[in-house]
Amino acid sequence: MFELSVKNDFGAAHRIIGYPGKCDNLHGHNWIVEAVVYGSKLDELGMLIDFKKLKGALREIIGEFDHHYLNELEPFLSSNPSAENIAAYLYHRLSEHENIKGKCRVKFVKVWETEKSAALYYEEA
Ligand SMILES: Nc1nc2c(c(=O)[nH]1)N=C([C@H](O)[C@H](O)COP(=O)(O)OP(=O)(O)OP(=O)(O)O)CN2
Ligand SMILES: [Zn+2]
Repeated sequence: MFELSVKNDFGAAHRIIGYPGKCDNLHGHNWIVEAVVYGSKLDELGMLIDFKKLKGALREIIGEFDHHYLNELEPFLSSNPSAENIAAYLYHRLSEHENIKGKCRVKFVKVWETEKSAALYYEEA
């Protein structure tokens, strides 16, 4: 089995609505996102998936978040943009992305909200 990992980041604003403290206020983070995929079949170039394609898929999806107010975006209209919910959303979007589907599977997505705090989402294989 092979595992590949890519990282990228985005800056955005959010609120954790109902949070009993300052995180209910509008504020921002530079979120760092790591996506790990796995699979056993290499292509004729000896690659599970070209890093360029994996990075491209992640860049495309988190580009929808960059410099936005996350609470106003469709994925977070009915659930807070917590690190957990962001990680789960990115996991599902990446799993369905044309660059990835059929080539490898997403193992997990990890989202750092600060350098000290991160949430990781995965599903049973
Ligand atoms: N499990 C989670 N807990 C919290 C989340 C989250 O997404 N998942 N989010 C927040 C807020 O977004 C908050 O902005 C977190 O910021 P943070 O820098 O951690 O808060 P502090 O600056 O107060 O950190 P300290 O190091 O404790 O000063 C909150 N919780
Ligand atoms: Zn926050």
